[in-house]
Amino acid sequence: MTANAVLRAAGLRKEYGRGAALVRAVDGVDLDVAAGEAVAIVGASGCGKSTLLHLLGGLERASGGELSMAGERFDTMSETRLARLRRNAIGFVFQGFHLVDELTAAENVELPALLAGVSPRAARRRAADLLERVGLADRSRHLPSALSGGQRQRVAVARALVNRPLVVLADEPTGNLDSTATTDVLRLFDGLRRNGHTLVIVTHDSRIAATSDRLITMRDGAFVDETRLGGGARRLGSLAGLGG
Ligand SMILES: Nc1ncnc2c1ncn2[C@@H]1O[C@H](COP(=O)(O)OP(=O)(O)OP(=O)(O)O)[C@@H](O)[C@H]1O
Repeated sequence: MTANAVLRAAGLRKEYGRGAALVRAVDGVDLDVAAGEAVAIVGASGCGKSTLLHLLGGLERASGGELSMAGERFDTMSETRLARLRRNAIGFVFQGFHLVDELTAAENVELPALLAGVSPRAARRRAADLLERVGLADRSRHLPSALSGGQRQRVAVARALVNRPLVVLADEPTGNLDSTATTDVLRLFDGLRRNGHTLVIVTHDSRIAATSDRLITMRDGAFVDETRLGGGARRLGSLAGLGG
């Protein structure tokens, strides 16, 4: 048990289907994520990574086990409260970016802040700061279609941070990117880690270990291996000292 756990799962399960078609997508996961910790979860396709992340982010309800964020249990939480938690306390980054095509980079970043009740002026300021932080100050008026894949993902990371979430959850954040863009996005996550953000990143790309304090391997819905990296990026020279 971690005293200052932001996220805590115990015996967490998610099943789909029934009878012969039953799939145990997440099968008894125990996980404590401490404030400021970066956890990477790796595993082969279909091992349950996305399902686990959806449970941790309150996008899907668990079939069993316990899950809480900052001490608040998900299973007894109303849909309204869960929706507010998703909006205010969790930042999501997806493989496919999920940006709004009709909005500029800055507007995409501002949107979740506006939805959370932040004033337009403050939302604009936060978006400008974040786009600068991800190295895209000069692209803030561009539509997503005018940005590269790596730039789109950096906008998505800025958007995930705009409501100052307790935790950022990323699902295959480099899955759609070429190797240069992957390196850029990994640097960005490493910078977030070193700035004390709490991160859970699922991927089948073990290079994500470079952005992590702890690497967990998942197989058939369960955790099968766990390695403490003690600041992965400091061990992997190519990413050290980058991002911020
Ligand atoms: N909505 C669903 N209905 C039925 N089965 C599902 C559903 N979502 C996921 N599954 C099954 O649950 C298992 C875990 O899927 P999940 O998408 O979590 O794996 P993953 O590790 O994220 O895979 P990938 O790396 O390919 O994205 C798979 O066997 C999948 O077919």
